[in-house]
Amino acid sequence: MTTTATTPAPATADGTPVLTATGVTMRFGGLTAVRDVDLTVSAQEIVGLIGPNGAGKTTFFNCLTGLYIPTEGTVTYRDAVLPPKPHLVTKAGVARTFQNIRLFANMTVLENVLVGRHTRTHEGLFSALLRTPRFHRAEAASTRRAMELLDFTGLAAKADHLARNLPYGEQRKLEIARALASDPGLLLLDEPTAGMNPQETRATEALVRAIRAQGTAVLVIEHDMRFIFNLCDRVAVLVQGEKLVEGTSDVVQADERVVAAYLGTPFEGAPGQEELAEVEAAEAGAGTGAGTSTGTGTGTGTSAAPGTATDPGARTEEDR
Ligand SMILES: Nc1ncnc2c1ncn2[C@@H]1O[C@H](COP(=O)(O)OP(=O)(O)OP(=O)(O)O)[C@@H](O)[C@H]1O
Repeated sequence: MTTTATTPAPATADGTPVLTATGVTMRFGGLTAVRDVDLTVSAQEIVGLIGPNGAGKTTFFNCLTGLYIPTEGTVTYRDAVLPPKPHLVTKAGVARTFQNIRLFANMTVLENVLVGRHTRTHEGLFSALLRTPRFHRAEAASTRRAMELLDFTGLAAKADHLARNLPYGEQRKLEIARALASDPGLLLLDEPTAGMNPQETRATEALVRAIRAQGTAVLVIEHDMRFIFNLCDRVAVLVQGEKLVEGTSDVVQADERVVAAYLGTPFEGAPGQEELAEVEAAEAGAGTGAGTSTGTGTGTGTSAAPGTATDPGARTEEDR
């Protein structure tokens, strides 16, 4: 089966939370990259996480997947607190891809997926060294599952190619196949369409729907607004580390604070506004000739604003 060509009937989210992040805060020294963020993802739901460059999206992902230990807050998956170690988070059922592709470049496409399978295999070193029948059976089962996933992602014909020889868009798909190899209940995708052409982007949209149809919930960071608003059941917007808005695509697109945040124009209650006002007041009071600060601090203006730049070509290219 190649899912990139067809879109299966969508499964509907059943409302049971799989991921619950509560009050997640991440500080790096004096910088608060994520501040008191709550987010839930329900079974078979596709949730988008958007925000201007530097809003804290990847940092939040890192807090969910054990790469960072949040300064404050808790993250649970199916009611169990996630351990602060990435491989244990994967084992618990949460898999992810990275903004900067992290494949084993000199291994084959199939081998890359087999590596992703290791959290689900139980063969010990002894069994592997002696090449016992049990080991061979487990190895054959892993290879079968890996080939199924390559078929699912449209990469089966390239199973024996070296990962580094794949075109960029297919490397991104391979990252997804490898993440799926751990049989996750929740998949986190960090900019899955970065560097893709519009056709590849549409195929990725179909692939994410197919992943959901197979029972996996998805939380996705993406700068391509058309992708996000077409795909997601719910979208949360981070600005300066804080969750500004959360709702359906229609609600988020219609919210003028979101557009303002992307464009860097001031709006009432914008995260960082109070701090900025305090700094400006202090500078004015000190007679330093304040007035040099003209921005809102709410965005860099380099990301596509929702509703204004839906062309996938308008996304940032930093990840290429
Ligand atoms: N390890 C770190 N140490 C210090 N500061 C960090 C670290 N990681 C991220 N930051 C800072 O935290 C803020 C949020 O960064 P983050 O990469 O999470 O944003 P983002 O929303 O994912 O941005 P982009 O869309 O550009 O990928 C930025 O100011 C960044 O410089």
